[in-house]
Amino acid sequence: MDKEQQQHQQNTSAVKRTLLIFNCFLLAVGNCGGPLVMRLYFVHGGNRVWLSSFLETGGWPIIFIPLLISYIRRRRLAALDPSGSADSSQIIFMKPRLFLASAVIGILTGFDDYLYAYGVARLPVSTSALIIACQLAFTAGFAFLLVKQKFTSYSINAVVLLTIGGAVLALHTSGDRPAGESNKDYIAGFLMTVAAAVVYGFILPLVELTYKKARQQITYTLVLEYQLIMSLFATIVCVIGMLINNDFQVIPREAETFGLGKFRYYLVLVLSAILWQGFFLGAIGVIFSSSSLFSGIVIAVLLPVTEILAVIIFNEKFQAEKAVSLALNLWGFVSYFYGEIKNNKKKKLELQRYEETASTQITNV
Ligand SMILES: Nc1ncnc2[nH]cnc12
Repeated sequence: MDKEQQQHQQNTSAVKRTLLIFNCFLLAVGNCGGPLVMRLYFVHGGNRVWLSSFLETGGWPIIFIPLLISYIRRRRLAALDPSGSADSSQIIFMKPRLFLASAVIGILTGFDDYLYAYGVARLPVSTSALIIACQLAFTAGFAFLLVKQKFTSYSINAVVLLTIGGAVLALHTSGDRPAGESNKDYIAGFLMTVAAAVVYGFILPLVELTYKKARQQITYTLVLEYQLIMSLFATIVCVIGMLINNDFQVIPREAETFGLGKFRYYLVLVLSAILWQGFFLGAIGVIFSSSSLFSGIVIAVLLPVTEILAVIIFNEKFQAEKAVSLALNLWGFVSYFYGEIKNNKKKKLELQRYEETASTQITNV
């Protein structure tokens, strides 16, 4: 490898690392803020589940902002270097194959949104967060089946610790049923959240698979287009649900009687839509920069943070289990990272050795 190639490779991996950090940040903000704001809506008098599902993906028009910035940047680069890549002034990169994949995944996401919102409507945030922790086990299983994810002892350790970290929280949920809620409703909420964890645990590796089978180069602009199409189709599913349930007629009435007032009702809806865009874009962005398994790990690691925020915002109790869960999650995360760093070092060493052998062979010839 010559110096120029080496420099190019270093630049590419620096960009990927920056994008990974940025998407982890988006995922963190969405994963912690999304459930809390959604619960805020239900706690203060909101009760439309399809509306809440809609808010999970309905904020897709904001994706036009980074897409526009990316387009302007490309145009500017093209103007500076007219002989550069022909792609620069292209508006849409997505080809029909990837469009179809993102549309299908979007429809699946729309139903998953409903399952998830149904759970948040009936369970305390702490309970739904702990159920979602088992999502990682499904993500790992489906990643193994769909994208042949390789596991090391460190990543297996991380999956086990993070899943147990979630399960530990289950020890304190018996007294968690909100006042006035029937046992039947509570169980329905529980089962719907488990179903959401299975479906989203399947969606993450499925996105990774579609990136791999896209037959076109995946760039971050393409990830943004993917997010836009996926959210658009999920929103269509939710709008149909809202129309069937007359949610649109109920919104103004609900706003009038909302516990925090009319202005804050609409603020909660808008904030919810923005935060959830962060969650979904962060999730598929992390898959782009790393893998669906890592995306699942970031989601699981952040669950105790959501728990702690729920303690602060909704005055839910901070039980010892939450601290234990947090410690287990951090341990799992450190284990995963340690394994990754070790693995990368090993790969670099192998590449170096390979290059040295290749160059000695050339010299000998
Ligand atoms: N629709 C959803 N939103 C957020 N987290 C989820 N986990 C599983 N489904 C989810």
